[in-house]
Amino acid sequence: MQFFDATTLLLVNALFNGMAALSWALLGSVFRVAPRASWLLAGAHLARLGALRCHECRVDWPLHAWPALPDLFALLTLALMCLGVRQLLRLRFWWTDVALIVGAGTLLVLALRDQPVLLQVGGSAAMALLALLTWHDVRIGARPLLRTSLRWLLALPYLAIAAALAWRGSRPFWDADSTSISPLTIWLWLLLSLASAVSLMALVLDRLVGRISQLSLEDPLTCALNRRALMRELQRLQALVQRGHPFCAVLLDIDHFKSINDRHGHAGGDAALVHLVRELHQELRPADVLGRLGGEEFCVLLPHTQLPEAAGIAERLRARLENRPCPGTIGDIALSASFGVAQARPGELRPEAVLVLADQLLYRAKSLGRNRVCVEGDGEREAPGEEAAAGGSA
Ligand SMILES: Nc1nc2c(ncn2[C@@H]2O[C@H](COP(=O)(O)OP(=O)(O)OP(=O)(O)O)[C@@H](O)[C@H]2O)c(=O)[nH]1
Repeated sequence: MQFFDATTLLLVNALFNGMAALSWALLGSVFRVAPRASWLLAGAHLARLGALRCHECRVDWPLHAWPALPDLFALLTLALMCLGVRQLLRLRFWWTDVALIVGAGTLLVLALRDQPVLLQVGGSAAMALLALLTWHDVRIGARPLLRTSLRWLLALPYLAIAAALAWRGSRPFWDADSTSISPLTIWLWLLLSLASAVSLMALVLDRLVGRISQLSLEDPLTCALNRRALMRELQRLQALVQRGHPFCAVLLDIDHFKSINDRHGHAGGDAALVHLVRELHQELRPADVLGRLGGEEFCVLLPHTQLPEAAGIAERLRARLENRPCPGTIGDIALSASFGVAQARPGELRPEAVLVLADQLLYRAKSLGRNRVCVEGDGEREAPGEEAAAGGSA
């Protein structure tokens, strides 16, 4: 049974690729979704149109190179698709490996243009390599949160394209009529194009979902974790305390922040908050968690940390803030903060109990003169007087 003749199928294929190119172009230019990736993928579908057109009108091409043109367009299609996927997945934008394969493939295809059988073998090999690269990129680049099985599923169409190209390249060895294109073959390519388009759309959706969930957990000004995300981390760490992994909470509040706003304006205050988060991150370990509780109050969660060590870290943070003023438009903005440090207890049912304790210690640090660290059970730590930072401005 035969569904449609080859010409009709080529037309359907061309229509599909034209629509796909238009969709990616709209996505990139109007909706600004992954614009660079979208343009590369729109280019890939346009190049595919070129490859199809060449099959259709071989007799019309006056160029000497016409036998090689379908393969050259197909090479371009796969190269643009590979680069588009890399861009979409925000992988390090390597293009040298793709350029090398395309360069070598182009030379091979042009050199073999008068030998259809060898042309088919060489062109297919270069294209299969590009499809394999894309398969590899999707597998390693898709969001780590995605289940492994889902990542494999999204990468599968590229493996299937590589397999189909290997089949095409091997045909001359076992099929006397290897250069002919049957409707079945065109069906196969149409299905593979559809499968890769679905996979690409799923990757775009995944990228959007990833961005939205990141925004829902992030403080928009400082990019530190927001209160909700911080509470989630707190719960996770409290669960680990029961299994013998201690953690400490450090609460800090900028001193006299109101006067920073008064003197440097709201924009100056905002810049000071961003500066504080940047400075704290420089001092913290990758596993430490920094979040903004609200206003000028922040919290650091220190996993696998006992109280004396946490007190030392808080003191380092305090000194760093004091010694590194924030550059402002009307002069440096001197910053200091008061700290409360407490350790989570095993068996505590309310994860926020450690925050309540740290908050009391922070309040104590404020009442003792600010710009100092107060540690649970230990009284406050020595710190320079607040005069250096009082007024918040140099
Ligand atoms: N620029 C800016 N200011 C903020 C933001 N959130 C809260 N504030 C301001 O921070 C100030 C906090 O002032 P207070 O609570 O009196 O605390 P303080 O002046 O730091 O005094 P102490 O904490 O007692 O040292 C208020 O004026 C708020 O308007 C913000 O996101 N940006």
